[in-house]
Amino acid sequence: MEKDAEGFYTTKTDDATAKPEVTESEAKKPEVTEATRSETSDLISSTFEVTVTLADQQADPNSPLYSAKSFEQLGLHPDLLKGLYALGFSKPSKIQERALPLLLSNPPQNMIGQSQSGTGKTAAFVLTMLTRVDFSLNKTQAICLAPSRELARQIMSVVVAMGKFTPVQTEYAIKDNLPRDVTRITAHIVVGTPGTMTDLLKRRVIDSSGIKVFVLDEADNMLDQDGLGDQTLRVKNLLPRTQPPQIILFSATFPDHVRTFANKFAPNANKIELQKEELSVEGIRQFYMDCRNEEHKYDILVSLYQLLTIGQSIIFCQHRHTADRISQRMTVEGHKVASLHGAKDASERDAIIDSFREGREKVLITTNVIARGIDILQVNMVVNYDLPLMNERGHTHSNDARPDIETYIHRIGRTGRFGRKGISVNFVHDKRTWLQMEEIEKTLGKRIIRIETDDLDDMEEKMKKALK
Ligand SMILES: Nc1ncnc2c1ncn2[C@@H]1O[C@H](COP(=O)(O)OP(=O)(O)OP(=O)(O)O)[C@@H](O)[C@H]1O
Repeated sequence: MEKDAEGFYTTKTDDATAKPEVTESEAKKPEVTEATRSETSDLISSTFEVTVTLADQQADPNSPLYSAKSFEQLGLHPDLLKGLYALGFSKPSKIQERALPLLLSNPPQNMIGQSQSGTGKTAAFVLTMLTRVDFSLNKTQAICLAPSRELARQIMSVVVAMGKFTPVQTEYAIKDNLPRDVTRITAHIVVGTPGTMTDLLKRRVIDSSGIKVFVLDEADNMLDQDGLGDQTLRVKNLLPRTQPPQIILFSATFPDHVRTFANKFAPNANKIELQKEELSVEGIRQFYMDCRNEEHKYDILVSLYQLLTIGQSIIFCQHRHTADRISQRMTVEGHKVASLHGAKDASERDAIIDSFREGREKVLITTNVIARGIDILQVNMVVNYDLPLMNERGHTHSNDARPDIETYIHRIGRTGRFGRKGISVNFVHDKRTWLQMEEIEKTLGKRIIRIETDDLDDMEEKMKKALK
């Protein structure tokens, strides 16, 4: 395995190199003048500005957003270049630059790709699906699985946007989205969650014979035996064996116990790996507040409300009922918050996340259901009301009260997207939670800074500095 100058470990299974077809594209490249974006708060302090300097980030060779190449050099079809430029993407990020040549080379090769949260993994696999599909065939040719309906819907929006100048047809494999008696899906690309995808493949609603690409986003979660591993394996077993599809696994985290399974699941894969100390994004400042007890946690959250609404915030709780209870209490006390978790029905979940995405609510109280993948650029604060624990993973109900480091990385990664700044705040309230946080701090090798619970000015000051 080789480590390159920019800190990625890349393992190629053979000399699969890019064949950059530099096509004369009529695609218009956006001028790189949009370098600076400002998001200004309307509450607490009108002088509080969050400045994002995308172009500068790309100029820093150590940034995961840095790339020496252009999208044209990656050999993408002109129609896809048009889609990218319409989205305002001017240059690939580091993971896109690294992964796309390997993903698009022929014969197709499997990929296990790792890159920090918010660095553009979605575009890498979406562009691969769109490149490999033959639009003249009315057959499903690429499927993509994600751990939540919210993420599946988000991925689909990227497929549709990047495929805007192609005739791509798409369909969802998520609960309550298709009529129960549907007999045939011929969409080129199907995006969904594993349960519904299994059902559609088993009933042969989707003809698996033409599937050339099989993507797992949040792959470590999708393959984890404590998570969705069994269901994902079921999907794979329903795919053709004689001509297996190209298998593409992406995540910001690949803990060792999953990596072994990932290697079996996607044999002979090209690999792009991060080192342990690079797992979390530099732009996210981490804080903690030492609360006296559970009730004090609630009081502190309420006292933070104005700060939470400067941009948008996501509050993570351990249990659904905690999310509901907090949001009900805060609503009764006159604060505008939304709550989202897996016990709500499908249409309600869609409405809640869409409304939050549009900025109608500034504070979303939730569980691990949206800890991964959700990309809402205005989110500049994440609160771990409860720290994530191993015993909440998937369907296991063990007594394992160790912190769930991967989920922590994904949770705080809901902020600080693509070079933006963000902050995370952990609530600790006793020795046990304090030790759990200490373990997170040690494992990630990043300092978690104390903020006094009775000094909101201190909090505001630190926030301003962190988001500058
Ligand atoms: N080349 C690019 N130029 C500009 N913006 C980009 C580029 N690539 C991705 N983005 C934007 O960066 C944001 C984060 O991308 P994405 O959601 O794919 O991250 P990710 O790596 O999948 O993160 P996570 O691990 O949290 O799922 C998105 O808003 C996306 O539109």
